Amino acid sequence: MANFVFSSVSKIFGQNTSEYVALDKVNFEAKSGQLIVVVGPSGSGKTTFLTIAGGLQTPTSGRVMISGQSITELTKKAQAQLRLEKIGFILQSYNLVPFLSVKEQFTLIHKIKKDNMSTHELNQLLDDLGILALKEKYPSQLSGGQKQRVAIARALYTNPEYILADEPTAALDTERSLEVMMLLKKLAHQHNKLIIVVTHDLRLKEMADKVYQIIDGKMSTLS
Ligand SMILES: Nc1ncnc2c1ncn2[C@@H]1O[C@H](COP(=O)(O)OP(=O)(O)OP(=O)(O)O)[C@@H](O)[C@H]1O
Repeated sequence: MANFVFSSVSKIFGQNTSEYVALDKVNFEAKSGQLIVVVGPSGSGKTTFLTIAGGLQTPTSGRVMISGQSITELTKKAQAQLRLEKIGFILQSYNLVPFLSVKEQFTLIHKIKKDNMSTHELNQLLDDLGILALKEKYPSQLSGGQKQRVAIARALYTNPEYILADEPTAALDTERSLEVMMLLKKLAHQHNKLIIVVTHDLRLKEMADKVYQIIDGKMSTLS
């Protein structure tokens, strides 16, 4: 059974003459154990797709099912609970809390949700991402690539079933990008996660189990 199902999902911004169709009757299905890459040029609708998939935005029409639940029919509170329990987001803005050290970014999550990685597992992950030595640093002391890797670690820390990543390698060099994609692929295959990466970087296609393309809000299968 598919874990993520989009049925004819559209998102229209604006009204009347200034209407903009950011997603146009998108149909999409994905199940756990896969690394999905969605490619498309700037402005094609990738972030809109990802944020609707995670219930951060509501579609104008159509239905989004996650784990058999129609998220559009859930209350805001139930949506937030579903996100907290099941979804890890890696967003372009990183969303790190500026006045907390790297270590404290994780402590904060632990206050909200238990059942996360152990300290040993977290240290291993930070080491794999090459940021273990940065645990006491604050976001303003980190480079873009380091912040991006902290954001990746934070998304994985809660052991979510689903990981939704918006340009997760944008601030990384080629070698690091490859390492991050390998890590995501390993998580999908060995830990049965569903990972959806949206990107304009066509090189990431090679790492995917399945590739989709979005152009002008229309989604199609590439491979
Ligand atoms: N809140 C909004 N109000 C109006 N238009 C929006 C809004 N959000 C997105 N759009 C428009 O919808 C289209 C798709 O945007 P989206 O951010 O999904 O594209 P994208 O493929 O992620 O682009 P990028 O790669 O540059 O991040 C764009 O033309 C954008 O201007």
